[in-house]
Amino acid sequence: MSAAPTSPRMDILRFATAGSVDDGKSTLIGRLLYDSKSIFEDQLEAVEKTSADRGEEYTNLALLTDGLRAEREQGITIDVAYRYFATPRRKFIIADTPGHTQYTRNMVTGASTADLAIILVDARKGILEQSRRHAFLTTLLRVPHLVVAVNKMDLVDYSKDVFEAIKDEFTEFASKLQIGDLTFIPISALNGDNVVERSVNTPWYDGSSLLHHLEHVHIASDRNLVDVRFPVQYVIRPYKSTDPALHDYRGYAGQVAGGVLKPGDEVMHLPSGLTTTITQIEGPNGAVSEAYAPMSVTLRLADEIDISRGDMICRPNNQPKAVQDIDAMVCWMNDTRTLTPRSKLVLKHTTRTARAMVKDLHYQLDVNTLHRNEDATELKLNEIGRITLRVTQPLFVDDYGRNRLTGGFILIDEATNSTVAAGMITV
Ligand SMILES: Nc1nc2c(ncn2[C@@H]2O[C@H](COP(=O)(O)OP(=O)(O)OP(=O)(O)O)[C@@H](O)[C@H]2O)c(=O)[nH]1
Repeated sequence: MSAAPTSPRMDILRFATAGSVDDGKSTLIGRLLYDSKSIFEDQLEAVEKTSADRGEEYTNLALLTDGLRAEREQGITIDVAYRYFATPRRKFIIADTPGHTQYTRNMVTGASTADLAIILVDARKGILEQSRRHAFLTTLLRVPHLVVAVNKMDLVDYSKDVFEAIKDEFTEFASKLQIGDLTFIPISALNGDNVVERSVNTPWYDGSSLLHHLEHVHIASDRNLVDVRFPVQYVIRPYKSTDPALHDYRGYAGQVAGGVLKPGDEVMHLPSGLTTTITQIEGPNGAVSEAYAPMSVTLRLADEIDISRGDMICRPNNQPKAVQDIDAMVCWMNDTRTLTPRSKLVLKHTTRTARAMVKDLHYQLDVNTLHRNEDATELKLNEIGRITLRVTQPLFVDDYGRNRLTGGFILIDEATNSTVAAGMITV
């Protein structure tokens, strides 16, 4: 199956940036927006003026990012700001996760849907504990592509040796993790070296610029096109319509979470186990000949089956696991309560919501040393651990490593309605 270029996501790359405080994330994002001409004249003028007022020699591009960030953060509790820019080749969505506070929670939020993560390393400081933590979280969240951008190369005289030493140290650490695709790029976000154009200051570097890499990294095959998974979001039944043509209409709307669906395919409904055939697939602009993740479509089926929100449509010979005891790695994201055995929570998995109870906390994982603390009795804010949950009704799941959509979930505190954890299922 070759993915058609008409996919709504085919030309979109989602990426997350991670780095310690002052590694240069804001400057880098500003530079990408500026050099790809994605900022508006008035914003640029404001930034130029503020830089001049502050007596800064250069136009401080970080002001651009920080300004946007401040705007976004007003009145909202999520700390991840999303930014958009485009080049003729691709559209980009950046999840900008501030490095200073709540790093783990923010990074989990930002990276969970990312195709690629950029870890910024200050060339003068080399690999820090934070860099290792970011790399570990990237692999835990199965971000398929990782770029280590060694920034501030201008402050180390564009030294090849400095770059190579950082590359070697990181590669050694990375060998303990499962990183699919790892790229190192020496940059200066401030001066723009190797950000959009290859730099004359690094003649020893024969790779591509960061933007070129972002534009060309191959993401189409990262998606699961094998296991058909269609969690039903809405049942469309305009039975009250006076239009006789619509009287018998029944459609199942949702977002494809895996595989490829085509009219004529035999499909199975879960939990009933009944099989039927797809008669038509409707996209936003009418009938389509196939659908794959992450397209939002409406399926029409040959037989009348009792299907509701939260149900799953798959292929008869390739089904997700139906489980009520769920083993998962979770990242706890709440500062007012902790996760403890017997905690009662609401679990949201694809379009299904169920009540859940923590049966077991097996261990808490130290993200810096990868040490497992089996004596842990709770998970606090930003802590990661392996747990078993018991849910009140079966969920149709896949291993997170096989499908991030059907393998991921969130936990919600019923009293406050806030998201308290993100989880990755192991089956
Ligand atoms: N010399 C030099 N300075 C840089 C470079 N990139 C960033 N800086 C400087 O490093 C400082 C921190 O940069 P920021 O972009 O604000 O850092 P940040 O990582 O976004 O920091 P937070 O937003 O606080 O997380 C600023 O003074 C930048 O001008 C670079 O490539 N070379």
